[in-house]
Amino acid sequence: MILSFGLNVQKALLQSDVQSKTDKTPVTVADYGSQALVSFVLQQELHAEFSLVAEEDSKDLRKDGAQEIVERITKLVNDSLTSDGSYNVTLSTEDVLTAIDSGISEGGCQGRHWVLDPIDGTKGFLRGDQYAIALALLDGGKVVLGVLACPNLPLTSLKDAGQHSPNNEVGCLFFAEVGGGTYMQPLDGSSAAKVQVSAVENPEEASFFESYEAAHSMHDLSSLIAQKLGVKTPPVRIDSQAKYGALSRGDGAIYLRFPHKGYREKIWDHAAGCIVVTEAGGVVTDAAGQPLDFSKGKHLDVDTGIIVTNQKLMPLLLNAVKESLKEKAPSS
Ligand SMILES: Nc1ncnc2c1ncn2[C@@H]1O[C@H](COP(=O)(O)O)[C@@H](OP(=O)(O)O)[C@H]1O
Ligand SMILES: [Mg+2]
Ligand SMILES: [Mg+2]
Ligand SMILES: [Mg+2]
Repeated sequence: MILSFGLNVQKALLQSDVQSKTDKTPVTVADYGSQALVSFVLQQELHAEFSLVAEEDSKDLRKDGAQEIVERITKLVNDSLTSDGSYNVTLSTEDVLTAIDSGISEGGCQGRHWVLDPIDGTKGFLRGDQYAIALALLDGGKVVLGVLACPNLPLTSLKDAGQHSPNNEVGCLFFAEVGGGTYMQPLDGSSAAKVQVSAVENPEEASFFESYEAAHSMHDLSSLIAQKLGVKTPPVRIDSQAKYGALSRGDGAIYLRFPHKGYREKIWDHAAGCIVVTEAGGVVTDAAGQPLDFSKGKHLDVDTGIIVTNQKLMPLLLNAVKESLKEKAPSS
């Protein structure tokens, strides 16, 4: 339901459906609608109070002049509920605003918290490119469950067919539970299969992922790291946690993310992707080789950046990162 919601909205997005947040990043009716739907489904299925650390909230939607966009979100949410048919309800605008905020919390190291990025890669979504819907569950500060829906990701490897599979079949759902491995299921409902990260040991044969947006990650730094490793192929630049999904099935062997100075990573941008990759045999650390700590609230305090690869390549990658950071550091 939530996946077809995103795809339908992506195809028919209006200019008025896109807003700018206070941090100047875009948010669309799809981000709000997806959050309302996921929250609504959690509420219906869990039959209990839950804690949700999610990217969006209803603050801007409750301001004067936002009535029109709230009505549009409500219509999209109701259209999606109707076409899915699992829940026989029609939500009011107030129900939608309440759903967007339900369970809202800062997370932390105690108890269980759901973590949601309702549309990850909003800029990719707006371009018609990759995006993901990312939901994870934290228990005692650790990610124990992750689901990553990538409606525009080809079913076949990006390695084999560029960004498009021969018959253009797209739509992948990745899911992982701690200790249970990672599975990928086509969104057409056919059966799920276990996936594994690339077993490549020679960095010359590895390809790497990074953000499409140069504003989100320093492309010059990743290029230096790749050069030091001896990586031969050019970077594969795609939006969102689809990078984690693609890496978990071995489309590429490395993901490099180095935000510009001052940016603080958020847990919803990495929680689902992190377990999807680690359960597929990969390793996710910061630039100092430390695992990501999801127990500190909504922020992830990482040293310099985030790097992902398989266990064999990690020591080489960490060395290349260390050397590159030293080289790039302004001399004192
Ligand atoms: N200046 C910045 N540096 C790094 N990441 C940023 C950023 N501004 C926004 N982001 C984050 O980058 C995410 C997208 O990552 P990617 O570049 O891999 O597609 C965004 O998620 P949303 O699209 O959910 O807001 C947002 O959280
Ligand atoms: Mg955003
Ligand atoms: Mg995001
Ligand atoms: Mg988002």
